[in-house]
Amino acid sequence: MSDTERQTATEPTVASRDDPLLRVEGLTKHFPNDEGFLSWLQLRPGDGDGLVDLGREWVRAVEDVSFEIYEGETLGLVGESGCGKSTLARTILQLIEPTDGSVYFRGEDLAAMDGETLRRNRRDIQMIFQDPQSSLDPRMKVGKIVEEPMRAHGMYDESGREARARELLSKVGLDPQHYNRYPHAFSGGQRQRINLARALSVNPDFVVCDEPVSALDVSIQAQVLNTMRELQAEFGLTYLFIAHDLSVIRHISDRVAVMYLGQLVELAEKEELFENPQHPYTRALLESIPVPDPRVEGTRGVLEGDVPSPIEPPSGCRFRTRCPELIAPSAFELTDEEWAQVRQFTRSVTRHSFELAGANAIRAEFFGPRLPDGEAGRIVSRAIDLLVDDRWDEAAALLTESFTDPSICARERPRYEVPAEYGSGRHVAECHRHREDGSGR
Ligand SMILES: Nc1ncnc2c1ncn2[C@@H]1O[C@H](COP(=O)(O)OP(=O)(O)OP(=O)(O)O)[C@@H](O)[C@H]1O
Repeated sequence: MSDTERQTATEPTVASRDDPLLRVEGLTKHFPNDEGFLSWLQLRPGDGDGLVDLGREWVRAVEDVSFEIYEGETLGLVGESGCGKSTLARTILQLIEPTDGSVYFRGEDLAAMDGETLRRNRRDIQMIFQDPQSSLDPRMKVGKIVEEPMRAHGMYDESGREARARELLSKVGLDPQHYNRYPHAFSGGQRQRINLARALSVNPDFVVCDEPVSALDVSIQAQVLNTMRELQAEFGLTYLFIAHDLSVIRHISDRVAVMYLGQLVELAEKEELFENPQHPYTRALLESIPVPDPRVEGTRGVLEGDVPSPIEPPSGCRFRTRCPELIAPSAFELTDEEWAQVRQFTRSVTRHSFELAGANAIRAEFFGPRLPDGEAGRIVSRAIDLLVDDRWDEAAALLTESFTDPSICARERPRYEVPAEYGSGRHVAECHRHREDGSGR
């Protein structure tokens, strides 16, 4: 990449040279894993007032996440269930205390604010949740629900609040005459509109939307998303928009961040991310979008294996245990085909995913007519001997130690910025495949 290209690639996307509205730096959240007898045993009363941590287990829900959001944009955050999206959102909002890292809102560290300053800033930062049903008090009339945050922040007098609530109901596409109705009289989509009106009542600058349309019928989703877009333009809002559904993310976002097992693996402008994805996980996610053609059934490209536990995430790149593009250790000189065979064999042995047969049959099934040359072939041969003796775990350990652990993917966390093909924004792809064409971050 030339200097000019690199310079362009590091510039922000929207509101280009302005300072970000929100800057998240190295944000980390670990929860104690207190489920079960073992973790109870691992805690003992200490000398002081607390408990001594004797090897307590931690759920590493969010790990060293950094990104920026610029005024007026929507950053979409996408990832599978359990990857840490909600925890990230709640930690940003200081609803839960970060284990490490900082969140700067308009350049000020939210964690360092005293109670009153944080309270004032909270007015500027609102959140809407997935379930519009449970977040609305069924005993309160809709008008009062919308007025509640204004009352909490001492905004307007009674009649001023009512006038604003009615105006907001109309802005979000509801009938202001319904001010005196109760939430149960509204459909799911309408209830989410009530939530929107409530969030906007205190005139925030930044709204964190945690799966706001996931509980709605697909036909309603687009309408609510369009309203959110219109409100964004009218009120100058900035959104962090969380969803597990890529088509929703595509509809609403300007830039997209992809999360996997507590970390961001890719971040780019929307078009760049969808047209030129550079992380194998993003590519797998994109390939698993249901194809909108009734003649094509089901989904494609579903990933192999399960997401590892966030209690013991893989070293290096967290996606490497499922990655179809794991990089071969430099000690071996393998062709691409041989490395693909070794990887497939290692995965299958680790997962016990085939029936045991004789050595020749195993060899033929995974390697065809001949094993790789040299040391790699000798290791594979030893592993096959162990399998023939039904020593699966030893074979798996040998293959993992020889082929997986020495891979750069297992040793270092990847941090690369790659040249963007679409638009002029930064494109971050945390994959070691880019160690030559990308610039380190
Ligand atoms: N209070 C908690 N204590 C322990 N573990 C937690 C806690 N909250 C979340 N986790 C764990 O942290 C990980 C991330 O959870 P989180 O809810 O943030 O993911 P998510 O991507 O928002 O998923 P979903 O879309 O299903 O809500 C999960 O493994 C979850 O079990």
